[in-house]
Amino acid sequence: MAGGVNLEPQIKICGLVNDEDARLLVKYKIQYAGFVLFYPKSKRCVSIDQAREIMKNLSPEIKTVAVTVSPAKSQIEEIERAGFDLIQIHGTMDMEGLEHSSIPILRAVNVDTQIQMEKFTKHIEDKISGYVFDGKNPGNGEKFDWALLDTIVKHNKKIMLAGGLNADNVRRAIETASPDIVDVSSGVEKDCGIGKEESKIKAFVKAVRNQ
Ligand SMILES: O=C(O)c1ccccc1N[C@@H]1O[C@H](COP(=O)(O)O)[C@@H](O)[C@H]1O
Repeated sequence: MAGGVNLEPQIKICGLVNDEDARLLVKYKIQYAGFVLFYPKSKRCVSIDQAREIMKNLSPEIKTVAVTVSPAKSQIEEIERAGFDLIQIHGTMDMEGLEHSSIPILRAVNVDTQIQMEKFTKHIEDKISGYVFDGKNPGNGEKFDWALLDTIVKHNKKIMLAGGLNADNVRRAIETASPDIVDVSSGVEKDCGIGKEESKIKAFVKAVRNQ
């Protein structure tokens, strides 16, 4: 959290693949919806057109996040044109593409044993609305040592905690790292691995909101 303890963070559910997933986000008043784009290695990858169709089921107050890995300039432009609220960038940042874009960035930091924060020009830094701290391999449900977040300077940016969160560990994660937003994908997925499971979302929300 930007300067303080946040015991009831907002929630992002990532990797939506169908209309039913989106309707569950509305039902449980989730604040952020993530769509994995341009990354065919992921089982959650959808096309921009599919994402736009799924988004029709969301309510307007839910922020949409285009989740990408090393997106090219043309992909950043496509994401902006499609009207996503934020772009989450894992891997490398195409500075030229980002220089010319106005979409706020969530910079993903895939954490192994330590957190090394990058330095950006002021122009890019100003576009970064937050950092997503995730396990080493994105979308693999891998945790990292949440206490490492104590080692970084937070500079008024949103702190999003991701990587292997689920209903059983999210409260401990919140108490350890005090994020502004908790981000989950695998931990609320159906056992078959495709689409989100209502009972897991319900339990996750209950744990986050301490209900
Ligand atoms: O979900 C994916 O397949 C994915 C692919 C490429 C980049 C990011 C991806 N997911 C992100 O991973 C974290 C947490 O996921 P999990 O809960 O550990 O499964 C989240 O930020 C997703 O946006």
